[in-house]
Amino acid sequence: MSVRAQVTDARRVVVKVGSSSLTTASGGIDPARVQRLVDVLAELRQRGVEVVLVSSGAIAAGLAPLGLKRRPKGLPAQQAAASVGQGLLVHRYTEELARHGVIAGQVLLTVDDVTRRAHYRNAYQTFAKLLELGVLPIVNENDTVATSEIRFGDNDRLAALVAHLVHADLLVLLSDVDGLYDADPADPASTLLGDVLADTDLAAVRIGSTGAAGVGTGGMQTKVEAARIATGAGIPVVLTAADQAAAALAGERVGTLFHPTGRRRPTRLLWLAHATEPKGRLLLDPGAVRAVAERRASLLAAGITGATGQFVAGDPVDLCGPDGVAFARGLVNFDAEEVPSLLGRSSHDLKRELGAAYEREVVHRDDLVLL
Ligand SMILES: Nc1ncnc2c1ncn2[C@@H]1O[C@H](COP(=O)(O)OP(=O)(O)O)[C@@H](O)[C@H]1O
Ligand SMILES: N[C@@H](CCC(=O)OP(=O)(O)O)C(=O)O
Repeated sequence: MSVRAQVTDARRVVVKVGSSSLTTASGGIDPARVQRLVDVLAELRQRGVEVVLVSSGAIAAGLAPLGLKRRPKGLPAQQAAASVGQGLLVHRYTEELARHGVIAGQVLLTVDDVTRRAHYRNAYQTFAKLLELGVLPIVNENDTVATSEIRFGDNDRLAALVAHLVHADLLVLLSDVDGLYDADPADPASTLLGDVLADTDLAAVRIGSTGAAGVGTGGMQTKVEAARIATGAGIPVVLTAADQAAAALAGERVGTLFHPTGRRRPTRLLWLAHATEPKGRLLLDPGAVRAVAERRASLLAAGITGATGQFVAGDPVDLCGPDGVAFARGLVNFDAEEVPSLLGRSSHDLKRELGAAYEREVVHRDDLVLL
């Protein structure tokens, strides 16, 4: 199937919309823009397509009620604005979707929800059930509780990871710009890229500052990163302006189409690679590097020569070779303070001296991803 046909024939679509496409010039949610977006989503639903919406805009929606003129700098103030704005935003969507007889559901995610195995399964099951019930899930980061260490930080990447989590066959990124340009679109000489077939097509692209409204966070950089995550996992991506969404979904040549470059990988590992901040580093000897990188084996204590950082069992850590360069990331099975007593010891010795609980892998291969 051609990639254009994959766009028009997609049965499950994740649509991400940025703050700049939902707000008025003076700030605050623009009901008319929400309505236009919902009309497009409802049309998709009428064609039998399952839709998940990743919507930014909580912080922007919270500014006016709090008497703020622009996005605050500090995290606590942003969290307060998101707390006020998220309810208003979802209320707007709920009302608009109801006009089309569609029920909205809210899903607020943190990084932990999708990287820890039990949480990940839970998130997947929640989406599956919502879609089965015909609900249109509206996803955002749980800004109000996310601390700087456990934030995705941008919804473009979140949308790419959600697309993979729900097994979507298309990701649509809607912005205030009609696609990816080879230079900042403020430059009149810049031209639109219709198709991105591979990473090499991105080499000459220059990315400028974020949009004029100043309400978006990541700018074009995070959209390109999100497109690379999704396409690397086999999901085509359309990047276009919110007011061209209907045309793009109908298969018209608008915006930028990023073609799939890779194949699907187990979902949780994609999150592990792209959504987590390592809490520490394990240094490996050359034999352990080979075992993990080439034979895809679990990491055993015998191959570890050192550890840094404050982590507890279940946290993400980077695995580094003797040169100190991280080559893999995994969820560690021990607390940082336990590791020194394990260094270089065989599983057999650890079991004999410390008990059967110490025979376990330091990082299990199912919880490991090569970077
Ligand atoms: N090479 C480029 N191609 C397209 N847009 C670019 C490029 N460089 C910078 N931009 C800017 O990125 C902006 C989109 O980012 P942002 O405002 O964060 O959007 P959103 O709120 O939709 O996430 C555009 O308005 C555009 O001005
Ligand atoms: N979670 C934040 C938005 C973060 C974000 O990525 O914003 P944007 O660049 O407008 O997509 C919010 O709802 O305000």
